[in-house]
Amino acid sequence: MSEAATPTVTASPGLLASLDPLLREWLPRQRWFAGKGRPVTGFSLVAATELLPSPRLPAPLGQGGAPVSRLGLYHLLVRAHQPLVPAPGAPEQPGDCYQLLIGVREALPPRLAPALIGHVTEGPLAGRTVYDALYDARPAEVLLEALRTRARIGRLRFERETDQEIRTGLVPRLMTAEQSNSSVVYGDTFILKLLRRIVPGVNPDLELPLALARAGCPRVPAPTAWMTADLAGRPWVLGVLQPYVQGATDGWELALRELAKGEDFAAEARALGRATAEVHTALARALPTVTLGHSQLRQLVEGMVERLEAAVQAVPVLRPYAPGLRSAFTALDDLAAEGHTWTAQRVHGDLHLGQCLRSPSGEWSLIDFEGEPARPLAERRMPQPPVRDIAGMLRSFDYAAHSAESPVPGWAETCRAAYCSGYAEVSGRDPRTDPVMLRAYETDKAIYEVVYEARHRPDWLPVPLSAVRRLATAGV
Ligand SMILES: Nc1ncnc2c1ncn2[C@@H]1O[C@H](COP(=O)(O)OP(=O)(O)O)[C@@H](O)[C@H]1O
Ligand SMILES: O=P(O)(O)O[C@H]1O[C@H](CO)[C@@H](O[C@H]2O[C@H](CO)[C@@H](O)[C@H](O)[C@H]2O)[C@H](O)[C@H]1O
Repeated sequence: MSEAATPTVTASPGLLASLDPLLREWLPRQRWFAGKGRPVTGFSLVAATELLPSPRLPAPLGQGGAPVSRLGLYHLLVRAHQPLVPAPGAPEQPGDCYQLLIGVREALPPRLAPALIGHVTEGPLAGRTVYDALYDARPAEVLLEALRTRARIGRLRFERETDQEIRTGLVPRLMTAEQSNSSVVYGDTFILKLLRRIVPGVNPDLELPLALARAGCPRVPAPTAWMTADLAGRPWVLGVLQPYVQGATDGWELALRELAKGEDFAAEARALGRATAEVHTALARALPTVTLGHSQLRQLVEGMVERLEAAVQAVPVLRPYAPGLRSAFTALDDLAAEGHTWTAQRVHGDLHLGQCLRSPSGEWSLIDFEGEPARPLAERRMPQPPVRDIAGMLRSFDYAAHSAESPVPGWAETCRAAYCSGYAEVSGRDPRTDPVMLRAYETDKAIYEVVYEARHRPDWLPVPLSAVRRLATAGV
C-alpha cells in the first residue's frame, strides 16, 4: 500500500495550538491570503489529516537499520480569526478557511529556505521545523499518488475521471508566479491547482471545466482528477489536476509582446472572441439558463450600484464620476422597465487576457473559472448575462494598450472590434448590439479594478481611472 493510501488519524491533539504563533506571522504574508490589512488573532481547526507521520527526535533507525521517514506531512484546513476592522480592540470573528500543506522536518535543507514557516517550540511537534510543503517534491508526489490511486485519507477524497490515467514518475515543481492559489506542475504533463481559500460546496473552478470537457468543448484543459474534503456532508473542493499546456503563452504576455513590436492583435483578438463564444455556447447547453426580466434586472442593477457606493467610500477619487457611472446602471434598469429581457447563463466570471492560454499550435484555452474569489460562491454560480465576460476582455485590451511602452493609437479599439466580431461569428450574437448592457458591465468591472488597483497595485490606478472617465460620460 502506498504511503498516501495508508489510512491515518484525522486529528492530532495540540497540533494547531503548537503551530498557532507561527501561522499568525506566516499566513498574512502569503500572496493568496485574502484578509490583508487586518491581523490574524487565532485559528480554529476545520480538519487535520496526517499524510506522513512526523519524524521523532532524535531520528530513529527503522527495522533492519533503514532510516525512518525524516519528513512529516499534515493537510490542514484552518479558519483564520480576524478583527472585523483593523482597529485595536475591534471584535474578532472566525473568517476565511485556508488549505495548508504543512511539512515537518528536523531541520530544513537550504533549498527549502523560502518555504520556512518556523521552528516549533511547544506541543506534539516541539523541536521540529515546519514549512510550506508544496515547495518540496515528496509531498507534491504524495498528492499526485493519491489522485492516481483514487485514495481516501481521513476526510480527504481523491477522485479521477475514469478514462484518464496518471503515470508515475512525474517530477513536480511549484509554480512561483504570484497567484491567488498555488499550482504544482508535474513533469510538464499535469498542473495541480490547490485552492487556498476554501469554501463549502461545488466550486466553479472544477464544475465548469468538467461540464465543458464532458460536453466535448475543447476550449478548456479538461480536469483529469480532483481533490475534495468531505465535511458536514458536503464536498469542499480543494484542488484540480489538469493537463499542462506545454509551451503556452497567456493572452496578456502575447498582447504586450505584439504591442512592443507595434503590431496589432486583431487576429488573436478575433480568435479569442470565437473561443469565448464556444465556451459560452457549450455552457448554455450543458447548464441551466434563465430569462432575466425587470425584477431580476433590478436586483442586478442594485448590486452594481451598491458596489459603486462601496468603491466610492474605499477610493474617494471616484466620487466626481459617481453620477455618470450610476447612469450606466440606471440606463439598464430603464431598458428592463420598457420590457426588454436578457438570457442569463453560467459564465467564466473573471475573464481577462491573463486567463487565456495559447498553445504553440495557436489554439486558445480559457482557465481559472473560479470567478471573482471575493464574491460569495452562491453568487458566482448564478446564471449571468454572458456580456459580463465580454466586458472583462474588453477591459483587458484597454489595460494592455495602457501598459505599452510606446502606445499604438487605436490598438484597443481594433482589438475590441475584432473580439466582438469573432464572438458573433460563433454565437450569432454581436455584443455591440447590446450597448447598454455592455456599458453597464464594463463600468462595473472598471469600478472593481479601481478598488483592486488601489489595494494591490496603486501604480496601476490610472489605467482603470481613465476608463472610469470615459464610461462616466459615455451615456451623456
Ligand atoms: N492547464 C494549464 N497549462 C499551462 N499552464 C497553466 C494551466 N493552467 C494554469 N496555468 C498557468 O498557471 C497560472 C495560474 O493559474 P490560474 O488558474 O489562473 O491560478 P490562480 O487562481 O492561482 O491565479 C496561469 O496564469 C498559467 O500561467
Ligand atoms: O489574476 P486574478 O484572476 O486573481 O485577477 C485579479 O488580478 C488581475 C491582475 O493580475 C486583475 O486584472 C487586471 O489587470 C490585468 C493586467 O494585469 C488586466 O488584463 C485585467 O483586464 C485587469 O482587470 C483582475 O482584475 C483581478 O481580479
